Amino acid sequence: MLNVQSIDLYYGAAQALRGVSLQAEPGKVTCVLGRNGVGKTSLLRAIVGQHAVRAGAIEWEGSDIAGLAPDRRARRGIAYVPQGREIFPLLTVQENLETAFAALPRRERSIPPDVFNLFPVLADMLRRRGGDLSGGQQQQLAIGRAMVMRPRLLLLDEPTEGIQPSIIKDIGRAIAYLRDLGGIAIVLVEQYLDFARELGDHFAVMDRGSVVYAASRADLDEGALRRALAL
Ligand SMILES: Nc1ncnc2c1ncn2[C@@H]1O[C@H](COP(=O)(O)OP(=O)(O)OP(=O)(O)O)[C@@H](O)[C@H]1O
Repeated sequence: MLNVQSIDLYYGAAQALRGVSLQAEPGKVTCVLGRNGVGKTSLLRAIVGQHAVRAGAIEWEGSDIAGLAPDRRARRGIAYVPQGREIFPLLTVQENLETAFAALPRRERSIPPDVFNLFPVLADMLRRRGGDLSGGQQQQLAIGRAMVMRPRLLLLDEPTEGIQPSIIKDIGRAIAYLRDLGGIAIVLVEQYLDFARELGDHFAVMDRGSVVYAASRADLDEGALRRALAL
């Protein structure tokens, strides 16, 4: 269980997160919605440890990880698929996947077969350079690389951004598969509302650094959600 409690994050004097709280539980997808620049990426960066929080707590599996370095968080099963994918362009697909080994004990350093079951194109392109893949293929590679870590918390930042519809479907299927495994808590940052609505169990809408609307699927008020997004 992830329990982000009332975190504040600053870039210099500019406050990007204001008392943000968010939960994510295994087997469920928590969607974070909101326009550009409202703090969604900052929230993920705080959870993975790429930027320190100035106040609040980030509890993961019962302990506060807010003071841990990013590599220590990765070793605790937290994987991040960043916006823009951050594939290594000069490394092959296989080498890109293997970069995730750094977070694993030696005996667990293998690529799980479900990476290739979900994204067969990666198996066909193992020796190609990451930079030669299309945007959609790179997104699949970024998700595959996160899966190599056998995460228990998976954070995805706008995985549909700039991706063609057929690959968006594959990515949606992959997220649903990972959710249904039951052991992974997923946080999905998304601008594409229909995609989020299909996958989400919980929803949080952000505006100017704060969560302005939160609901579970069962008590989601579509009108309130859309109003919050239009703020
Ligand atoms: N490295 C940084 N230095 C200074 N300000 C930053 C930095 N990164 C983000 N910001 C600012 O913090 C605010 C939140 O940005 P953030 O990227 O978290 O938003 P976002 O909701 O993820 O938007 P997008 O979808 O465009 O990435 C914005 O005002 C942004 O300009």
